[in-house]
Amino acid sequence: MRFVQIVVLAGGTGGARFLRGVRAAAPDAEITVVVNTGDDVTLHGLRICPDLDTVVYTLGGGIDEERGWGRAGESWTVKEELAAYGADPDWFGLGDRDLATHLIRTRMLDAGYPLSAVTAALADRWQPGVTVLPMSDQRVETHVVVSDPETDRPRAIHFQEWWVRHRAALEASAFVQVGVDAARPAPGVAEAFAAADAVLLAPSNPVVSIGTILGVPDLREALLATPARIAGVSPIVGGAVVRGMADRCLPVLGIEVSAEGVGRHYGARSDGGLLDAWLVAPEDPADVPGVDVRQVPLLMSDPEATTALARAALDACRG
Ligand SMILES: O=c1nc2n(C[C@H](O)[C@H](O)[C@H](O)CO)c3cc(O)ccc3cc-2c(=O)[nH]1
Repeated sequence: MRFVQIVVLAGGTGGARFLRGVRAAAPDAEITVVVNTGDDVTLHGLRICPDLDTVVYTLGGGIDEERGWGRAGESWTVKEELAAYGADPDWFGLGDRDLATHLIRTRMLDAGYPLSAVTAALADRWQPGVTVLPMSDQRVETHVVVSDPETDRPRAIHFQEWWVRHRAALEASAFVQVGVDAARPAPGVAEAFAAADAVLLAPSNPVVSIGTILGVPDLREALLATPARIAGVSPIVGGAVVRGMADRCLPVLGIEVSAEGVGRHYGARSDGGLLDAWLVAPEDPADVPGVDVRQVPLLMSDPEATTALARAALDACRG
């Protein structure tokens, strides 16, 4: 069976790299990616959508491969000039090339275009080879409840401040998706699930990436109504996160930092959960009741390994 319509749920770097594999594994398929926008933030008056940009830059060949975010061949003149003015925040780096993306996005949003239309316009330059949809056109921002070191009282800070400024080192007690109650799936999201013959959960952060997407009202229901099988890829390999800081997020929701823990958190579709199949690394045997657990190499160490992983995930959607 050849897949015609594939939908992938993804966050930033890990999701974007996985998508390269999906594109290579199914070159003739129509691939739609539903991207987390809970990391989005407004800084220096500009709307920044890190995960959308990471997906588009990665698939369009513009990403800085080493950092996994922002543009290759970047320069930092504006950042240095902002620092010379003492402009806050000084902990978030916007490169000169990257700034053009945020300027265009902000101008289009201010002119009244929805984020989905802005994203399509930006993607037009990069030709990522997949349809890139934000999870929602409504603004949703993840905030993290931490204990204020000065007052010892709980305080919510923007996810980016927690992640980038504090490197997720401040103990978190909760994640709050500000605005999510008023959000709806972006145009095309429910339609993509309905038309899909394979749905994949990328090895992205289960809490602040995949979890945030699934928190959009009606989105989870639309996903579960898909006629396709749903296969997830564990972001945990050898009992540890491959990239990022999911190990700082999972315990906040009481999820064990293991392939089994994340698989059980997503749960079996036959039992009201999400998964028909769950891909774990050979070194991470996992018992997830009601789910077809498959052990395959998960490290996306080169294009061949990444394509093989995507192929295994698609195979798992064949049943
Ligand atoms: O660690 C950092 N991550 C930066 N990121 C990455 C990003 O904020 C996070 O890694 C994700 O939101 C988590 O997925 C950026 C992403 C962009 O699209 C644009 C600018 C930045 C800037 C930084 C930064 O200064 N430091």
